[in-house]
Amino acid sequence: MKNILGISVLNVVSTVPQIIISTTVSSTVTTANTGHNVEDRGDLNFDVFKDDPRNYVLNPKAVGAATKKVSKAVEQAVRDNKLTVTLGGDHSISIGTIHGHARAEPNLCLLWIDAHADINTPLTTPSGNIHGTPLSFLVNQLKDTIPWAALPSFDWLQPCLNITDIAFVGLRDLDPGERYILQKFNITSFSIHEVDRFGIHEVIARSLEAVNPKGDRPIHMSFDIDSVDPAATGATGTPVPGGLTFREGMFIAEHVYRTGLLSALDLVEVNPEVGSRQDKVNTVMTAVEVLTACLGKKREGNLLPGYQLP
Ligand SMILES: N/C(=N\O)NCCC[NH3+]
Ligand SMILES: [Mn+2]
Ligand SMILES: [Mn+2]
Ligand SMILES: [Mn+2]
Repeated sequence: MKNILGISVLNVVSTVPQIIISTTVSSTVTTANTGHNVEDRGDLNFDVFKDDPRNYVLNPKAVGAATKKVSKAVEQAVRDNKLTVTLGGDHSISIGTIHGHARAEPNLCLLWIDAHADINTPLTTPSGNIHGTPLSFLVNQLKDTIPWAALPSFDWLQPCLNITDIAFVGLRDLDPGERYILQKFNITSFSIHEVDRFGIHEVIARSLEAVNPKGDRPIHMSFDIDSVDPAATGATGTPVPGGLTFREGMFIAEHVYRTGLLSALDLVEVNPEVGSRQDKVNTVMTAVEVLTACLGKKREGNLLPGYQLP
């Protein structure tokens, strides 16, 4: 397992710092005695400004510049052989994290844990919010759906994923254009219906079987906190009822850690600006627990580093 690196990223759309989690994560991971040395590479600061009126998507200049910065930071961290954790901020940052990770690890596979597919194209997105479209910028088969000439702030970006590299878990709120894309390309996806039908272990096992059958590919896990039910994650921008239970979210994290192949992790859509005080406490707690489980903290308890039992 790689060492751990913490990069905390400011939310691109708002200026709400996510420092609260990165500091908590660093101290929690260390105190959880998971034997990792956590390096916090600090916040990436962005110019957040209103772009020209809507041009296919909202704020393309600000988001294009920010995700370029994220890509460079993640690429460097992965090249430094660190398990790279990026704290969002909304899911648009994954344009940068996945691009940067793929530059260093072209053979990566992707687990997208989310209530949403985030694979609208600039032509199908109802809102124009880029956090509902990141995957369309990254997938080779959707390359021609992006009006690249109209989006010069993304001229640095090359699609780096094949649709067969992706597995979705937790889906329960898709736009028609996204449903069309998932069906047309037969992309591996397990909605909450399949989680209820097969159980979370079977779902995450089938997801890994689909994208990493030989168990030889680095894993990028992009964990949108709204994949977990709003009862535990009320401080997020687009909550959707009937989500993963806290325990199912933790199971995914523990299971992926045990592959030993986790190479980069995003945790996104935690927004301390929305929800009640209790929502904020619950959401950050859920984020920290999921993150530390991804990094080796076990609900069954951890041995102190260096202890080996027969
Ligand atoms: N949390 C969100 N994506 O994962 N928000 C955007 C959804 C738009 N369909
Ligand atoms: Mn998302
Ligand atoms: Mn979401
Ligand atoms: Mn958002």
